[in-house]
Amino acid sequence: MPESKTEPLPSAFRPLVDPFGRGITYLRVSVTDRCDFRCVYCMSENMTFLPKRDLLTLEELDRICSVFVSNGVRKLRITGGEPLVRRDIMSLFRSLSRHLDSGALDELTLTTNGSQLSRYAEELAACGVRRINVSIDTLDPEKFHRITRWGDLAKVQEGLDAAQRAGLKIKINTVALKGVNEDEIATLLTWAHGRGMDLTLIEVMPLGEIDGQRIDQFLPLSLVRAQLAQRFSLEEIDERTGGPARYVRVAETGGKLGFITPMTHNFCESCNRVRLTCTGQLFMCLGQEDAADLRGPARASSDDAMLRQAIAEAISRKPKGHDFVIDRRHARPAMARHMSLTGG
Ligand SMILES: Nc1nc2c(ncn2[C@@H]2O[C@H](COP(=O)(O)OP(=O)(O)OP(=O)(O)O)[C@@H](O)[C@H]2O)c(=O)[nH]1
Ligand SMILES: C[S@@+](CC[C@H](N)C(=O)[O-])C[C@H]1O[C@@H](n2cnc3c(N)ncnc32)[C@H](O)[C@@H]1O
Ligand code: SF4
Ligand code: SF4
Repeated sequence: MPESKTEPLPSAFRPLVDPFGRGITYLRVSVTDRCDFRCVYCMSENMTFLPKRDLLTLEELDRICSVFVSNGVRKLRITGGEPLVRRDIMSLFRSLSRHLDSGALDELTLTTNGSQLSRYAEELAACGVRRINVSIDTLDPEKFHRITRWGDLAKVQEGLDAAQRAGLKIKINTVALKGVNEDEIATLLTWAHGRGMDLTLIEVMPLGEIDGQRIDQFLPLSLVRAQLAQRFSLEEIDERTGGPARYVRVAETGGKLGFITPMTHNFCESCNRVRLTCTGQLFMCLGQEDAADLRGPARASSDDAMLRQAIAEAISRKPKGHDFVIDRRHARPAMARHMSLTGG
């Protein structure tokens, strides 16, 4: 991919601040809606994917990200779908790494299912990626296959080994699922911390089709925390990564444990992020339908002015928070959109 001409331009710098005074400094970018897994809480079994012609090119993704960086975004997270299944994705990392070199960006990072990590770990590290999030909900290979439908735990474990050899710091993301992995959380904790990885637990959100099973699987993290507190000493710490998790230090293991509680204790008041989809839609909130089209302005002119204007207008209508509900009286999701499209 040829290097984009878009560089942070101090003269065009306009920090992005939403109507509630929240500075937008974190852009999550879904580079593809495709994935080599079909996790039960994220995708349906028979997903249809967007035609490739609808996707932003890697050059367009780079350009839009760079305009955000020039307007004060300090953290870029590449996600999906599975970001590492997008063809030539490393060229996007290589190109975006120039913003780390210039000091305009604090962090370029990735959320991945880990299936392709053994192939890409070294290159990611060479592009300035320091810390990655890898999603694993169980250490039982058979259960792993049941949750992900298509995944192979051994391949993900190889990916973790490769990432650690490459010097990448890893945080494991685990969606807490009642009756599925709730009995395994303590094991996941000691395993992750034993390998020098942090662990973050996530409450399942009602995105995509929702059925009785999803409702049955919702597990409030307050319960998980109370159970863990019977076995471990959880010490409050004030550490933040710019993401939504609240962290504790586990005295027995020395590792960090994060809780992401969008359903029971939302963190919207400190929201600092927006999400770009692979088709150039900018979602101002994970839990709302409103989106602004950035592909049109990007394609209409090679000058960034229209794009900047569209971004500023979009941020000016960022909502206060999400409308998620998860109970039997709301059998339909707040959001028919799948998580994999918006970029979890
Ligand atoms: N409701 C809501 N959930 C979010 C938001 N951001 C992240 N999450 C949830 O948290 C999960 C983990 O996010 P990650 O991709 O690991 O990113 P992060 O938590 O920002 O990462 P760190 O930089 O490590 O803090 C996502 O998959 C979502 O389920 C958000 O803005 N709103
Ligand atoms: C959509 S995935 C994209 C990146 C990559 N494929 C992965 O699995 O890490 C990002 C994160 O979203 C989480 N996720 C997906 N669907 C969710 C849901 N309905 N509720 C809560 N988290 C969800 C996944 O567990 C994963 O940690
Ligand atoms: S959670 Fe990630 S790995 Fe699982 S189906 Fe969604 S995008 Fe794919
Ligand atoms: S739900 Fe919306 S407002 Fe709340 S933290 Fe997530 S993106 Fe921000």
